[in-house]
Amino acid sequence: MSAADPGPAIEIRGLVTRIGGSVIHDRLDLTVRRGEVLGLVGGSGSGKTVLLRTLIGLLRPAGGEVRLLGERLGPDTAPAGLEQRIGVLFQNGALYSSLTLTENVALALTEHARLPGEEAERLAGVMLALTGLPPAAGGRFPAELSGGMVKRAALARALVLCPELLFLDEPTAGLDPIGAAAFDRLLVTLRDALGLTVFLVTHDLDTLYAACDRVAVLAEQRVLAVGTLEEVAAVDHEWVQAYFRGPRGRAAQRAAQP
Ligand SMILES: Nc1ncnc2c1ncn2[C@@H]1O[C@H](COP(=O)(O)OP(=O)(O)OP(=O)(O)O)[C@@H](O)[C@H]1O
Repeated sequence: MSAADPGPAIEIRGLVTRIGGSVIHDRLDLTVRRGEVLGLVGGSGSGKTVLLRTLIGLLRPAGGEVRLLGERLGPDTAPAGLEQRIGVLFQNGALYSSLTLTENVALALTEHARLPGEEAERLAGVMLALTGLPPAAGGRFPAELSGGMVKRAALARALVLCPELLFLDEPTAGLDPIGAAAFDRLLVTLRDALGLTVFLVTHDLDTLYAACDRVAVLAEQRVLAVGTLEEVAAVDHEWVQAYFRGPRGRAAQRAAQP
């Protein structure tokens, strides 16, 4: 790595994770390049969410090495300041139900950036607009909004501290196909505008085609394949072939063709 090259956004070498007595990942390697959208796919229970939770520091690895933005994750705590350089969108949005959307987004600013309330709310409004929400949505509570709007607000909160690296767990789960497609487009627009690196866990083949630069397949406790969609779809493995060459995979491929 030269002085001008900041290195990969995520570098995982020999990662071992265990939950209870079970090994979930065994000597897993993966590199996520700066500025790319990498989609992680794999069968149910293959360990996608456990990997994401390990990367954001919620689970402690049993072995191996993880570097985020060049910083080595320690056994106990994330390096100082790292948590403000990453944003996370959890599957259900994880917004506070007793706060309005604006208050939810502003909270990240008052807590982490120590902005005064009024300024934080102004900036929160800008971020909610950037994710495509109408001005009136800011004063509403999560329960008053559609799933798609809640996702957008959660994305606004994940982005409000201007992270370099964004983690998304099943961002389009629960959205109707039109809402999901709009969310995929939003993701690409924001990545281009903000220069983000995005690591997303998904089952959604349309998201892979519409939003991801590369795809990694998790199977047999490791990353079995990583590359462009075409490269990965050509891998001779039962799950890969069933996923990409099954009826849904073929439909997503057709839909993505110009
Ligand atoms: N808190 C937990 N306690 C016990 N086992 C767990 C826990 N969390 C995950 N596991 C186990 O770890 C394995 C991987 O789970 P994980 O949630 O990462 O799978 P996944 O690939 O995200 O699945 P899905 O696509 O269904 O969401 C599974 O066997 C799961 O049962």
